[in-house]
Amino acid sequence: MTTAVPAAEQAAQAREGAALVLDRIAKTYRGAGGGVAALGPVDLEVWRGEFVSIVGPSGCGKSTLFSIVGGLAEEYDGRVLIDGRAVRGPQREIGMVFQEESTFPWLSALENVAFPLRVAGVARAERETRARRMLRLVGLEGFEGARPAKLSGGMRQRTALARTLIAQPRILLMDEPFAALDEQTRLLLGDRLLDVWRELEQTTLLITHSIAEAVQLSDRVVVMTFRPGRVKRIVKIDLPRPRTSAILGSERFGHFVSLIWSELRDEALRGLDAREERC
Ligand SMILES: Nc1ncnc2c1ncn2[C@@H]1O[C@H](COP(=O)(O)OP(=O)(O)OP(=O)(O)O)[C@@H](O)[C@H]1O
Repeated sequence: MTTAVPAAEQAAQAREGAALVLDRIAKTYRGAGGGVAALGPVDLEVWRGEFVSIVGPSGCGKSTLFSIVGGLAEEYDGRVLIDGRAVRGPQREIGMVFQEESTFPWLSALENVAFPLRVAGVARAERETRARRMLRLVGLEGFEGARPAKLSGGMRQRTALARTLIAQPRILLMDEPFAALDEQTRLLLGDRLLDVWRELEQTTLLITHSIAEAVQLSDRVVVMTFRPGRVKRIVKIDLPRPRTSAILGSERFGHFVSLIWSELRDEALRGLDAREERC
């Protein structure tokens, strides 16, 4: 005799099988003037090998969410689960790429990328081989010996990406990694990121302001509300893969961008009003 498993239980089991689960994540900043409910509660699953982007207006708690998932925030409600295991604090399984420049200026590109392996005590020959491979993957072959000052902003961010990926994180977490770069460079770096994602089948969670970037790259786009940031809608992007930035000209791409903007517009207006009230 077979026993039917209730649908809710099946859903819960499937959820536990996700690479990353955000379970009722919420954050209130407390200060002398009272509390600011910044985020949540947020529920989200990211499946193995999936590329998910989070877009939201300024002030919806994107950076707060990034710091919670990355284990940098100390006080928050809810749970972060990696492969079904509840975690708190920094985890080896999560590799982070930040908005800010994070290369070491005194090291070459190769030494920058090999750095995590050096810390882990990996022998020099092996770490150099692996660092060369990573630099090739992000399109920086030939720049192994260059110091960051000799590289463009986009090249430095690719070096930072390679350095994160060399540690083979189960989940790649990125906070506006291309924010400081011009639009054209961003689009081309998006293409490069997609190549890397495909090659490594890397589970990825990207936080971005850019709707076009989110649509170009993602399997699903999570649209957040203004403060406290909650999931307003999840849009499945069923554009064909492999994708490149050439897809920006397609009608379907335009459809997704306008769909997401129609969800986001009211939230962005609320954010704008809140900022003007403060001024
Ligand atoms: N240390 C803090 N104390 C009090 N409030 C804070 C603190 N940090 C953030 N906030 C508030 O929490 C909300 C979410 O902030 P957060 O920086 O996470 O948003 P964001 O979406 O990343 O914004 P942006 O896109 O502008 O960087 C904001 O309204 C902000 O004013």
